[in-house]
Amino acid sequence: MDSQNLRVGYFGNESQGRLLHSQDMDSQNLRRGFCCSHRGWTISGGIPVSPTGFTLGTVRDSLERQEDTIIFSLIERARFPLNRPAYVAGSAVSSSSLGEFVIRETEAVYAKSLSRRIHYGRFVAEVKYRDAPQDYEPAIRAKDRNALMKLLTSESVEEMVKRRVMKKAMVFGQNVTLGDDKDNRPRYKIDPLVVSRIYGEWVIPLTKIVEVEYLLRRLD
Ligand SMILES: O=C(O)C(=O)C[C@]1(C(=O)O)C=C[C@@H](O)C=C1
Repeated sequence: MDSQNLRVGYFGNESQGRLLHSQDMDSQNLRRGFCCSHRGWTISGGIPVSPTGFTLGTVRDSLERQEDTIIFSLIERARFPLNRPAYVAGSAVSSSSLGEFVIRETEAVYAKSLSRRIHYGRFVAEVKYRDAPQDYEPAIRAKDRNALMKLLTSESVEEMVKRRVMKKAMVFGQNVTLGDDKDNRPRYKIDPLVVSRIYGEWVIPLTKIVEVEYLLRRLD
């Protein structure tokens, strides 16, 4: 998965949904991304300007809060795990314009929370750059993607995020019973491990690619 080849289908189904593509991440879009208006951030000369007091901690807090929306969206989406007929043009499910509209709009809502989280990498990258420009500038000038990737990666934070989203999926997605089931094993609306893997294999890597692509243009 490199920046030339960013194709993400919707998770857990077989639709050809296009959540994000490298073309979406050209310099224009990186600078004008829809999340630029996020909570007091403004854009000056193409660079996000943070409200005072914005730190790596507060940016991470935002990523943590966004997890709640994403996990609730995934839980909702998991109600229709494949739903293949819905994605076949002209099928009974999707043939009416209302059917198509509902499917498209519903998927867009699920995709938007993920897309927003991934593009939030721009803000994370900006804060990281400002914290240590002396570390980032040589790699930016050398256009060294690998060095940038190494600089911005924190494996311990990634592990923590994966464990946290798994736990949230358990808490938010646990089926509530009255205790008269034969076995008392908790049942989940979405497999918590799948949520953790979605983060580990898609969300975090894509966020990091956004961070790298943003940093590469930081000194333009
Ligand atoms: O928290 C950070 O430092 C980030 O850059 C965000 C994030 C993530 O996507 O969760 C990405 C890269 C790091 O390795 C750790 C976490």
